This record gives sequence, C-alpha cells and structure tokens, in this order.
Amino acid sequence: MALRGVRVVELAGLAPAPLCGMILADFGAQVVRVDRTPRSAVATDVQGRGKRSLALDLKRAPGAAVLRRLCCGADVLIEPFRHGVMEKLGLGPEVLLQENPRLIYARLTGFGQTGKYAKSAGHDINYLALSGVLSKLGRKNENPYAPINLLADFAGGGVMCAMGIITALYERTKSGKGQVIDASMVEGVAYLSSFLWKSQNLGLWNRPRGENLLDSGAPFYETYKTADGKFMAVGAIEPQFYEQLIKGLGLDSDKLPGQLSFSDWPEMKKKFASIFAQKTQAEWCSIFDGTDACVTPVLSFDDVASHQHNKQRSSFIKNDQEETSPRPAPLLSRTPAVPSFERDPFIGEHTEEILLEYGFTKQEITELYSEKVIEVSKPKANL
Ligand SMILES: C[C@H](CCC[C@@H](C)[C@H]1CC[C@H]2[C@@H]3[C@H](O)C[C@@H]4C[C@H](O)CC[C@]4(C)[C@H]3C[C@H](O)[C@]12C)C(=O)SCCNC(=O)CCNC(=O)[C@H](O)C(C)(C)COP(=O)(O)OP(=O)(O)OC[C@H]1O[C@@H](n2cnc3c(N)ncnc32)[C@H](O)[C@@H]1OP(=O)(O)O
Repeated sequence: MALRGVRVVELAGLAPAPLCGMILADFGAQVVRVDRTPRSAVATDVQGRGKRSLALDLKRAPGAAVLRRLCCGADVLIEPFRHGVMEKLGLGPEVLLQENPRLIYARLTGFGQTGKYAKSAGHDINYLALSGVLSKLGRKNENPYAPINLLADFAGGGVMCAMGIITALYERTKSGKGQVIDASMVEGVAYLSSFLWKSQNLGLWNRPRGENLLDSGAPFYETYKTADGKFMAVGAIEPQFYEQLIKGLGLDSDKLPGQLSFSDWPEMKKKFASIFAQKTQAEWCSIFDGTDACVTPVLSFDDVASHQHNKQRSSFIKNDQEETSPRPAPLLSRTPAVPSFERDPFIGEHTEEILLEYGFTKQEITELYSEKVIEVSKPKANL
C-alpha cells in the first residue's frame, strides 16, 4: 500500500481527525490512536478502521512524556484540539519538532491556530458559516441549510488535512524536514469553494440563494419525487443532455421555453415534478439508464450497495461484523488502499504492544500502568 511504513499518532477527537487518520490507515499507514483514560469510556470514534488504540493520560507529566517519545518515533502527529491545548500540555510543535525534526505535526482545528476565534469552541456549521459557503446553501426563501457535517468537518477538514500530510510527507523526501500543518476547517471549506469564487464573473451566482443554476434554482438541476415516494436526481446542464431529459420526460422542446429562461424556471419545475410523479423510480431508471440525460436514482443507504453500477465496481464493502461502508477512494492501480475488515479497536486495546514497538521496556510499561498513566484493555471473549 502507498503509505506502508508511515507511522501516525492520532490524538482522539470528534469527527474530522478520525476521518483523516482512517484515510491514512486505509492507504497503509500504521495509525495509533491515543485515547483518553479511563478505558471504561466508550470510544466515540466510529472511524477507527485499521487503527490501534493506546489509552494514555496526557494531563499527567509522565503521560505527556510518553507522547513525546512516541512522537520521536513517528512520522505524523494529528491533533484535534483547539489552539493552546497542546501547548498547555507541554506538547506544542516547538517541543516535539525539536525532538524529532522530521515530524509532521498536523493541527486540525475549526478556526486555525491564530485569529479572534482560535480559542473558541465550534462545530461544522460554525466553520461552514464563517467560510462564506453556508450563505450559498439552501432553497429559495429559506434559511441557509447545512448539509449534515460533511462539508467543513470531513471535506474541508479530514480530507484537506490528509492532503496536507501527504504533501508534507512528499516534501520531506527532499528536505528531510518535518513541518507544522495549520489545517483550519474554515479555510479548508473556503478553499473547497474556490469554484464559487472564481465563477462569479460568469453570472452563475447573480440571483438570490436557491434561484441559481446549481443551487436548486434550475429545473434541470433538481431532485424530483417519483410515484413510489422515492426520488430522481436531474443534472442535465448542457443543451445536448437537456434535450435528452426533455425527450425522456415525453416533452417536446419546441413547445417549451428556452432552457435558460430564468423566469420560466418555477413553472418548468412544476411541470417536471408532475411528470416525475407519474412513474416509479425503477420505471424512470429504465427510461433514463443508458442515456446521456444525466438522470439517476437517489439511492438510500439500504439500496446503494446493491445498485448494479456500485456492485460492478465493488464500491461498498462489508467488514467482519457484516457492516457495510464505502470502499476507500480513489482507486490506485498498483497500490490501492486495503481497508481493514476487523472491528474498530477498543480503547486501550493495544497499549502494551504499541509501547513495546516504540521502544518502551516491559519494566517501564509496568510502572506506567501502576501509576495509572496508561490503561490496558483486553477484548472480552464473546461467550
Ligand atoms: C458536528 C460535529 C460533531 C459531531 C460529533 C458527534 C458525532 C458526537 C458529539 C457528541 C457525541 C456523543 C456524546 O459523546 C455522548 C455519547 C458518548 C458515548 O460514548 C457514545 C454515544 C454518544 C451519544 C456520543 C455519540 C457521538 O459521538 C456524538 C453525538 C463536529 O463539528 S466535530 C468538529 C469539532 N471541532 C473540532 O474538532 C475543531 C478542533 N477542536 C475543538 O475546537 C475542540 O476540541 C472542541 C471540538 C470544541 C471540543 O472542545 P473541548 O473543550 O471538549 O476540547 P478541547 O478544548 O479541544 O480540549 C481537549 C481537552 O481534553 C484533554 N485531553 C485530550 N486528550 C487527553 C488525554 N489523552 N488525556 C488527558 N486529557 C486529554 C486536553 O488536555 C484538553 O483539556 P483542557 O480542556 O483542560 O485543556
């Protein structure tokens, strides 16, 4: 796998950092998740695939010292706390990079390491709001709408941070040096929205929210309910594809207003909606599959893995617990990701083996354990 041999220490966090660690693990990195003690706490990381867990109390000086030693032997540290937390623990970048100048110290936060909000709490919706992107999302005459926590937490956060780490790893092959990554989700999601900024002069966004080409204003870029209560997604932007949509709907384009006649869009939406409501999703699929009309079913999580196209590409996988999830993307031809099929780790499940691997002696481990700096958890037998 592409990242084989890369050693990552991920400090347990809420949602974005766990995705970042999981991506690196899927592509072959050895990811150690540092969980809090006590180990009786339930892991909140549902993206623990391929990781091992070490339970360590960072608030105690010997615990912080353990992390410093781990970072001496690691390539990457991912920390998900607000600015100042690591410094307070004596684990700031100036300390860790001095001890290991090759370390890539990734700081994945909402607001970044500097600025008015650097020390404030926040969540996806707040980062999305501050990036300007949230103001663009939502239907006509409705409040801005945050599409789950996908955009800031995961796209602008976890994925962007993984990109930063891989870029820094590549740069290190030339310089031999690590560096600090200040991955702010506000900036990550703003960067992700570059197209919106760069396309402003094209007139794509001149109208109020929900009345533009790609923000649910256009009838040919919309979802429509079918006779069986399901939905179809329509993305027929280019005129040649729009023509196929019109044909599939059984309409005659000579009798319709022009595709880009904004004032007719609300009426056209009503027309399309009433036609889509006359057939089931399966019936619409049989009409549009194999055409270039850019019309696809809106699949539920129940249906997605068994859809023929996804099945043909094995886009979804089942782990040993029979849980379905998306296969890592993108597909690399020679060195594809090989996700673990095992269950996620329990908190502290691998404490001892990780410490041994990072050069701690049995004696040291016993002392850390008796001082309650680390915790060790053995999975219970399934009786
Ligand atoms: C919208 C999403 C969030 C969705 C998350 C949900 C999926 C989950 C949220 C709540 C979960 C539920 C809940 O936990 C209850 C149940 C628990 C059960 O176990 C499972 C079921 C639950 C129902 C559970 C289910 C789900 O998991 C939830 C519903 C987001 O937007 S996530 C993005 C958030 N933002 C960031 O990550 C940006 C950077 N981080 C921050 O800004 C802050 O960390 C944040 C998120 C605001 C939290 O602030 P907080 O004050 O809590 O933390 P920090 O200031 O960062 O400081 C951390 C402190 O912890 C100490 N520490 C860390 N590690 C250790 C250690 N190993 N040992 C000792 N101490 C440690 C550290 O020193 C800091 O201490 P101080 O505060 O004293 O400095």
